[in-house]
Amino acid sequence: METKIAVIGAGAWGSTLAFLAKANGHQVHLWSRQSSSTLADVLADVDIVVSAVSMKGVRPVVEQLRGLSLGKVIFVTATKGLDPSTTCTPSQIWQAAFPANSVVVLAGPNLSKEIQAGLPAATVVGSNDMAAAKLVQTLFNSSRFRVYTNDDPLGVELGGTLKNVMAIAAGACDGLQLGTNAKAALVTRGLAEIIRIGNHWGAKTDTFYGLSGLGDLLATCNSPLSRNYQVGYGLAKGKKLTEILANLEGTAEGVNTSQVLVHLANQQGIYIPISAQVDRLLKEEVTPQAAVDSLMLRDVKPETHLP
Ligand SMILES: NC(=O)C1=CN([C@@H]2O[C@H](COP(=O)(O)OP(=O)(O)OC[C@H]3O[C@@H](n4cnc5c(N)ncnc54)[C@H](OP(=O)(O)O)[C@@H]3O)[C@@H](O)[C@H]2O)C=CC1
Ligand SMILES: O=C(CO)COP(=O)(O)O
Repeated sequence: METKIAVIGAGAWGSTLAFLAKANGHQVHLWSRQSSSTLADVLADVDIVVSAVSMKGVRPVVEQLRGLSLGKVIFVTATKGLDPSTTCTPSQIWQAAFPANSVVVLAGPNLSKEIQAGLPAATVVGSNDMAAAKLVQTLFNSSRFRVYTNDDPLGVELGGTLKNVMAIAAGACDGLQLGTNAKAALVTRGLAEIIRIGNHWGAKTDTFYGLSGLGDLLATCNSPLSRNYQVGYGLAKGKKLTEILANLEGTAEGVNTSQVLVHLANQQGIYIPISAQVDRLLKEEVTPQAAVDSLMLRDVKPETHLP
């Protein structure tokens, strides 16, 4: 059955999601700020609203939609970030603005260029409303894009968001040519750090071992296609952050996420040694090699995701 879908944000990810839904036979309208039609016109008659704007676009878009009567529309959020002013996740912002509507989080190891090239990928749709998650699963699932459901939307969203910080660290690790052992240690302890944060904020451990956690961590920590990885790599090669961002194709959400995360973790007493070094590196408070030394020279401890 054809479903009417609006995709907000015609960047790399919004365009890819629109392409996948269209290929499944749905009626898709892709909207961006450059579109000639208004957001109100585009959303007049749709069943599903997919938001694929970068974090800085979420609040402005939500504000534009707030006054509209959208009926029983399901919101799907694909943004991976944390709001600097409120520290909320994108789905929390959508749910607070539209408390009567279902919100579904979509996240996974989904480098858009690979998907656009027709390579197979898998993702997760997480929601407190399993019927909504199952519907969204059918809209996007295909022979090239396998979609799983999950009942822990916060865990799905935090996996995709927090791995961006680790991808910056991984890019720096490769830029410094620290080798495969170091990268494996970084990714493994990075996952422990993500689980520690996620558990503190109410997400399930299991979710982080899935596609939106470990899966996306592996993809972005190992691929030069990841913009976050490119940021870390460039810093390790001695480039300035401003120069890297000016030449970057699209958004590296980990830059903003690490700031919000460090602020929250300091307030709440969450131990985040890797993210803290990434944040210091981004602020040019530490060199890449000094960040590695700080991590290696910490007090020894048992292997657990607990502090
Ligand atoms: N690319 C990828 O492989 C994947 C990306 N993601 C996530 O999806 C999100 C978008 O990423 P991506 O598409 O790559 O980023 P891009 O930089 O390619 O696109 C960003 C999009 O956000 C929109 N936007 C930014 N600010 C505003 C605003 N104030 N109002 C309205 N729209 C705004 C831009 O609109 P405009 O064009 O008008 O500037 C553009 O459509 C990020 O959170 C990213 O982490 C998730 C999975 C995969
Ligand atoms: O989230 C992504 C893949 O799942 C895209 O990663 P980057 O934003 O680092 O390019």
